[in-house]
Amino acid sequence: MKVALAQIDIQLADVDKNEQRIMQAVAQAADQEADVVVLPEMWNSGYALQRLKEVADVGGTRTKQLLQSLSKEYDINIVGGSVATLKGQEFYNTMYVVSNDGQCLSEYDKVHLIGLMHEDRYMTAGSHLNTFELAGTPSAGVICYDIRFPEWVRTNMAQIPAKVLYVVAQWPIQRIEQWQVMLQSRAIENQAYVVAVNRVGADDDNTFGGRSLVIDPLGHIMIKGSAEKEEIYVTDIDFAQIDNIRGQMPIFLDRKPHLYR
Ligand SMILES: NC(=O)CCC(=O)C(=O)O
Repeated sequence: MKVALAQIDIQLADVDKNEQRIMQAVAQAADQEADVVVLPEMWNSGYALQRLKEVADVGGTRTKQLLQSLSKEYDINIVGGSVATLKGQEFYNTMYVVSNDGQCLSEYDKVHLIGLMHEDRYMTAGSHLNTFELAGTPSAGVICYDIRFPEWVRTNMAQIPAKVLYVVAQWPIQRIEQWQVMLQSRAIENQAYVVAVNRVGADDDNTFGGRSLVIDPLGHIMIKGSAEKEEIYVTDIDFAQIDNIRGQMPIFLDRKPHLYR
């Protein structure tokens, strides 16, 4: 499976401009014959938390329509990063996953909202798992701060069990070493590929650190993006390695979830 990571910049609260950038990124990924393209967190608006009323996508309708039409036009599966949405009276940080025939396979609201970036003051946390079969592969997806909760990642991964963990982020540069170490750990402990996309660029509060990653199930780094540059990174993933590793050390069978609290 060929995956493309869209490490791009995001313009604060400029939904139209961000949509144009996403359209370009998906076209670039398709040009490189990717099966799956992964977008960053909150790509429609950035962390424009005080302007959510203006920028949030009502019911996610606009985003779903865009991703569904792009997936069909380019015959590509899309892990749609996340966007700010308004559902009922509440704002959410929502990931949509769309298959290459335009079906919306999953809708996930970020569960762990980061107080350090005031997200918890403005948005409502989700409470559902995020697992799906994408390009014939059992997969799971989480959003940024969610990776600090290995129990949440494991709960998702164990459900299928998933062979790929997709992570979408707006992760500041000053904690970028932690990003890499935690993602390597999530790959090793779940014996799965991690495909993680972080944005580059800055807003008024943070500079974001790029370093998008593809990590194999033994924790080796296959792709490591630049810290600053926009780029579409593409690599091939071979799932035979997972079957070998899980065959030798069947951690999903050896778990004792009844003892874990
Ligand atoms: N957007 C985020 O959730 C940022 C997470 C982060 O910076 C951290 O966990 O550190």
